[in-house]
Amino acid sequence: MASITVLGSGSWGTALSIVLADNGHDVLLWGRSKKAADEINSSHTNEKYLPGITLPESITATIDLEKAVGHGDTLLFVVPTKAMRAVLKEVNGLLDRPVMMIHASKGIEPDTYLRVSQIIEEEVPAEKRRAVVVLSGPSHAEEVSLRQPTTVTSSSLNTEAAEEVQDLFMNQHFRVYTNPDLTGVEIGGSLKNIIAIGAGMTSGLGYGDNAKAALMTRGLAEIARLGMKLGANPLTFAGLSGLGDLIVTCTSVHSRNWRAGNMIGKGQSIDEVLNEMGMVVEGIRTTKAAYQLAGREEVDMPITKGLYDVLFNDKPPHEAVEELMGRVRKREVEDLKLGESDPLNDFEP
Ligand SMILES: NC(=O)C1=CN([C@@H]2O[C@H](COP(=O)(O)OP(=O)(O)OC[C@H]3O[C@@H](n4cnc5c(N)ncnc54)[C@H](O)[C@@H]3O)[C@@H](O)[C@H]2O)C=CC1
Ligand SMILES: O=C(CO)COP(=O)(O)O
Repeated sequence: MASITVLGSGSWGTALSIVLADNGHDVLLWGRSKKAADEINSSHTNEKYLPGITLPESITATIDLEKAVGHGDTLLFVVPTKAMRAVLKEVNGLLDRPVMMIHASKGIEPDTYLRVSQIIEEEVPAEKRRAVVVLSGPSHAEEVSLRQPTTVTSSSLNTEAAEEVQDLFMNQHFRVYTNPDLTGVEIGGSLKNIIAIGAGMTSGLGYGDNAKAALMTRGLAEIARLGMKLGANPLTFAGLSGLGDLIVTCTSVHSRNWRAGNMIGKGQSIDEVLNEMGMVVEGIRTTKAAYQLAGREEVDMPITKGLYDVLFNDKPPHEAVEELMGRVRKREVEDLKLGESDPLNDFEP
């Protein structure tokens, strides 16, 4: 059994700690809040983020980062993407040996356009990381903590490391697949949050299932278009970290991104929405990053652009929908192709 430190004691870090503890691993959960750590250690609950859930007693919590980094040979990062770089810098300062680095966060960093695995590689030198692995897929913390059936993907450029992580997490309720397409897995998991905000927004505007299906389908097309330009395997976008996560985030009552979009569609400002949610809504920052990245890569992403205008340029949501619907006519499948390349055969992990 492994000794694993989980960095980030919000809903997802806590839920993944339950999976790891159920599998017999020695889990230490690090977070910034002393109150939350005390509650986890004494009552075995994390009421703010997973109300009503009793955690396995073997999970212990700390706010001492030095102790957390010294605990095990595997570090699982689950802080919001906005906090990732700062946490990594601190961890790197305390790390004196190579460890397995896993992350389960979803987002792209604005201005640098980096995926989380790339931020890890920038902040932690190669001699201190055995491998970098991402865990991603359709998985709301609320359901994982109830041990409801869930499937996710473990992805790394290092196949053995992806399989090692698969074995760490896999159990009767939590099924893990592997996929060598790190770029595709991270792009799919991050950009679906943009589309989920859009799906929530259309519901907030009073539109029905036709609009939601349109957004999900054409949203996946533009995610795949950008992903392929960055070297991803197009088939990844039909998998758990692509279509699977898009479905769960655009249709679940648990989705923070969907709920945020719904409130914006009903006329609330972004600041009001974020105050009311009290939880991370990754899709907002990722909309900015994806909009910038699409510009750099010269990839057409009309839904992302429409949402960028709503979120950052005060465009009324109904005007963004009217603009999307009023664009010039298109062919549906051809615009997924990229010039002379053959997306189904050109992928190399
Ligand atoms: N909640 C879910 O079901 C899932 C979440 N994720 C991803 O996991 C990541 C974390 O999300 P959640 O746990 O849901 O967020 P959350 O909103 O439930 O909790 C965020 C946690 O991060 C902490 N935090 C915020 N800033 C920090 C900083 N600067 N340093 C250290 N800790 C900080 C907060 O105190 C809190 O404990 C996100 O990227 C999210 O997209 C991925 C899959 C499922
Ligand atoms: O990534 C998620 C589910 O797989 C979580 O989505 P939300 O952040 O929208 O709740």
